[in-house]
Amino acid sequence: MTKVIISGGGTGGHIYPAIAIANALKEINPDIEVLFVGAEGKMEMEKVPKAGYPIIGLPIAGINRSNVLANLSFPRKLIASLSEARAIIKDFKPDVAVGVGGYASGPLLLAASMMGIPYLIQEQNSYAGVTNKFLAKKARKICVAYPKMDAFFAAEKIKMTGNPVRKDILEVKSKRDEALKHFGLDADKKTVLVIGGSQGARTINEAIDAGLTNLVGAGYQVVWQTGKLYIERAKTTASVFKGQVYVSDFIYEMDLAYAVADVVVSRAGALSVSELCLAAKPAILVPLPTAAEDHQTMNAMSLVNNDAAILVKDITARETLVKATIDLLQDVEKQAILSKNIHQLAKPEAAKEIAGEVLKLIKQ
Ligand SMILES: CC(=O)N[C@H]1[C@@H](OP(=O)(O)OP(=O)(O)OC[C@H]2O[C@@H](n3ccc(=O)[nH]c3=O)[C@H](O)[C@@H]2O)O[C@H](CO)[C@@H](O)[C@@H]1O
Repeated sequence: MTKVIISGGGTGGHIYPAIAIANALKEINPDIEVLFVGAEGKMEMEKVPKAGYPIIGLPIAGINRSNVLANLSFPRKLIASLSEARAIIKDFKPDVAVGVGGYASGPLLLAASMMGIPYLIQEQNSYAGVTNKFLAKKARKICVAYPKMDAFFAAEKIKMTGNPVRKDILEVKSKRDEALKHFGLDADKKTVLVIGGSQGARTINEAIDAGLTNLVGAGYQVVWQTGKLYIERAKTTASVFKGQVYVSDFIYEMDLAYAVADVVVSRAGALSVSELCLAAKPAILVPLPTAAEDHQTMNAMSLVNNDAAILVKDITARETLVKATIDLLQDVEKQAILSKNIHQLAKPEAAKEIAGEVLKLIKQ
């Protein structure tokens, strides 16, 4: 029986591509056994079991760049994680491993390499972080979603697949009625979906909070995902708009959220961008300015340069975001252009292609 370990996580942008790869593997062969390895206390420990897969957590943490003292325990955690990763591999006996980025992929893939297990890396962004650059040296294959990744990785290992996206997001057109019912919304009104990435986005939350009366007053309804930190405030603001604003810290049914949306306001995390392409949604992107090497702006610009999305900078979002949203909601022609152009950038076969590459490594 074929056995695959998938490692990594930290945020939704790493976890959901990992789940999409696992699902694609299972679709090729339901007998393939998949084990996830994540980091203790991180988001994957909750989200992966919800998607139906077993996960083991390593005691690993990241390097804290703002507080040097917080890193004193890092070497101990790394050594403990490495030894645990070796034990997991010895016990599970995978034929191949996959790394999707995030803390756990470091020790797991390092152990895999020491134990002669071939591995593949999936890089979601247009910029490669330190860990993936290091792990790339021993990787057999690196699946990417952006051009010019040979700036970080050996060209002969790179395969351009796009980011793997959960299958239920591939088919959102037919789900509008189900989605309206799910979110308790009105079929006769246009809807804006506000998503701040897997953790929520402070600037977007503050802009929506201040402009909610204008949005609802203009006749629109809102699905607003806030992240954990803003949920209580958002609930208070939304409480006067019963039946017109749906608020949640995290949305599990993202397919329904995209299905109900006429316009989307979002951060520009790599997976959000890939999903918007597949769902063909007119979008206003507000890149997180502190993302490494400003990669969310690069992600967003890859769409904006193709007239496939609108960019609102984080620094001006509090003043301009709600107005830009209402303008787009009113401009049906612009919505159609954005929707057509963003859909052309979609890569619906990514998960399947990556799963194929994973299985090829076993045969080699
Ligand atoms: C702060 C941070 O580190 N951000 C990074 C993180 O973003 P982040 O984790 O926010 O990732 P993305 O925008 O790439 O993806 C978010 C994922 O979570 C899902 N989702 C989100 C909200 C929700 O309520 N429900 C839900 O299921 C989305 O559908 C998507 O699959 O990983 C991305 C991919 O490596 C990077 O580009 C981002 O810069």
